[in-house]
Amino acid sequence: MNCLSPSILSADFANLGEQIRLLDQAGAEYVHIDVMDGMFVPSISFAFPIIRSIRKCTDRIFDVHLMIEEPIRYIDDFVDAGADIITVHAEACRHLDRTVEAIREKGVLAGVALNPATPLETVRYILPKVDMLLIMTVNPGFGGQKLIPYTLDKVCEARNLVKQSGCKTDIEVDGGINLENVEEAMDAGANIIVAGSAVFKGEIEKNVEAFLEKLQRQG
Ligand SMILES: O=C(CO)[C@H](O)[C@H](O)COP(=O)(O)O
Repeated sequence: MNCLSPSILSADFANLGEQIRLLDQAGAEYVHIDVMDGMFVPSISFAFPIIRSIRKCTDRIFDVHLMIEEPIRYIDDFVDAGADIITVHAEACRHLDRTVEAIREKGVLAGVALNPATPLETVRYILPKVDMLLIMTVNPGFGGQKLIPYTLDKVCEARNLVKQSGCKTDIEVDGGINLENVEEAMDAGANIIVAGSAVFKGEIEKNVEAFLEKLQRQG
């Protein structure tokens, strides 16, 4: 199934609760929560208090993307704060298998993210344990960047790998996705679509509806 996961990195934090409610009312299935530590990526975003407070605004799936070094240290805290899916970067984990197991043991879904230049081969053996593979379509760290075209080739290869392996892993794309290129990303094989600026710039409800129309048409 195709789903939209709006990234709150581009939200207006003065009105965050209200904006989450608008996403919810417009039918966005997920809320994408970008956590950045200033080490794995240059930016620092937010963490537990924000997640805990927006958890009260919606029952939608909290898709928590950890752009932090050694995320295994904080899995329990993110689950307690309200995460439903926790995605860690393969590049940020010394022991990726142990980290994925730690997420699964907490009873939430496990995702693994790959930066644009990281080979898909990195996840070949762990794929059966992974609920969602996040192919970064920009270098992580900032919203509002342009999609790097070669990353869509990786999405295509990822879709083939998932098919060959017989796994049911979702494929998520994140970075520079907008209403003009979302169909190309889905054609390549993505089924969970992260969009930040393309959702939060302008009228949130209208933008979500326009994305959902495209997602459903291709679903
Ligand atoms: O996590 C990210 C960068 O680290 C994402 O790329 C970002 O949240 C999505 O924003 P946009 O749709 O504006 O590219």
